[in-house]
Amino acid sequence: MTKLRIAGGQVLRPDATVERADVLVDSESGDIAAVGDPDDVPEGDETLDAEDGLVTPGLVNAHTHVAMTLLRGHADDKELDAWLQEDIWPVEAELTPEDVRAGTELGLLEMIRSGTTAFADMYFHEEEVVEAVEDAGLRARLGYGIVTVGKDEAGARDDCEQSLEVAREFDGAADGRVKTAFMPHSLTTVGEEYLREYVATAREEGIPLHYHANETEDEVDPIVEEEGERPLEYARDLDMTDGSDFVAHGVHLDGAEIDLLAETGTSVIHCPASNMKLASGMAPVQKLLDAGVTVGLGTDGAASNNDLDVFDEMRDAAMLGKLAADDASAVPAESVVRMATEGSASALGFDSGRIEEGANADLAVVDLDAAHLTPHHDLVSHLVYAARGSDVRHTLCDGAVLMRDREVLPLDAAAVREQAEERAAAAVERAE
Ligand SMILES: N[C@@H](CCSC[C@H]1O[C@@H](n2cnc3c(=O)[nH]cnc32)[C@H](O)[C@@H]1O)C(=O)O
Ligand SMILES: [Zn+2]
Repeated sequence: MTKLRIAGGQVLRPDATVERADVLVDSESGDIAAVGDPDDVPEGDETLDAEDGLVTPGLVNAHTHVAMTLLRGHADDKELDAWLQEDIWPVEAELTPEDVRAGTELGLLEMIRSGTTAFADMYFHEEEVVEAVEDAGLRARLGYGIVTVGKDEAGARDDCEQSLEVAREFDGAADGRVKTAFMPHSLTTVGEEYLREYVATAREEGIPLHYHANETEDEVDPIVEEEGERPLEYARDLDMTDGSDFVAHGVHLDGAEIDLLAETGTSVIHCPASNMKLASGMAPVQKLLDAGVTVGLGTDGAASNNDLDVFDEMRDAAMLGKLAADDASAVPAESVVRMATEGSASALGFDSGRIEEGANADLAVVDLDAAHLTPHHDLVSHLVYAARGSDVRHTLCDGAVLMRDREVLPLDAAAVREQAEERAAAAVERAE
């Protein structure tokens, strides 16, 4: 049995305290074997240096479209509907499985280099995402995104069937690091008749759901007009608010919808950067937390962010949370760290996001030896307000080292970037 000792650093514990401790990782089971005072932690077979560092749970990006890295900077400064229809969807229509593979690998490289160890992906050609995740060593809950608007009956059914197939086929792949979900794109881009029929099937088979909800006002109003109820009430009527389900955005929510999320245990993935960039609005994050809703954090796709750095996202979540609540004490650093770790992990159904014996050994070591992280009054504050993804020294997932001293081990960074660069340029050219 190989045991890896992460030695010499400070460790962020689940109660948000920081203590001088070593962490022993069981590389075979992929779990944390011990954590505590260096004198009490058993010797390891190997050591990973965490001196001048803070060991944190690996960050969890709970809503993204990974291969959209190919569209980073392709179209900016537009609101959601026009941006999707005029700029994004035409290029996505050109993406081949090989393109999605290249964009996914680029995204995984970026995630490993910024301390992210798990994510949720909604996209297409998901078999490529599964293989990329298997090779790169990360953890993911992924699914095929369904859009039925603008499609005929056969096309719409085909999309729904594909999403079910992907969820069935890949659940448990990559030694259990891959889990799946049924993923209707949103409550307005998938027709009610399809939601009714296929959600019931997903429910029977115990498959969780992930979808965009209440992202913009333009998405809320038509549902209120047609259904006479709020989007999440409509979702509940369609059996889409189970405790295993997680929705992205939740920007425009009323009090009854917040209560509904809390009662049903449906998680919300907050995507502050995307919500600001597309001017979608400010999510009522402090209200969600106060109501007891599980809130996770996501970057959304790289084209509306424009990176996959969850450190940036934490800072944005804290800042925007205060503006939204008109209260500087709202969404404090500790809440934000919880969102990016335990909150996101719990939304995705992974036993990650906390440094404790028995939990998944999904970890990051943040280098504190930097001008912008000096002095060390409060390291939780630093994680949210001052640190960046490039401060991460080592990244581990499932007990395996994915980045050591900033060198990514499972991927050839130069080759990945070159492939992505070429394929992105060619796809945009084909679309034009
Ligand atoms: N099967 C569908 C693809 C759906 S994947 C999920 C989709 O979400 C889109 N997307 C990315 N960011 C956002 C967002 O912020 N809101 C809504 N959709 C988004 C993304 O471009 C992608 O097309 C099809 O063939 O069109
Ligand atoms: Zn999205």
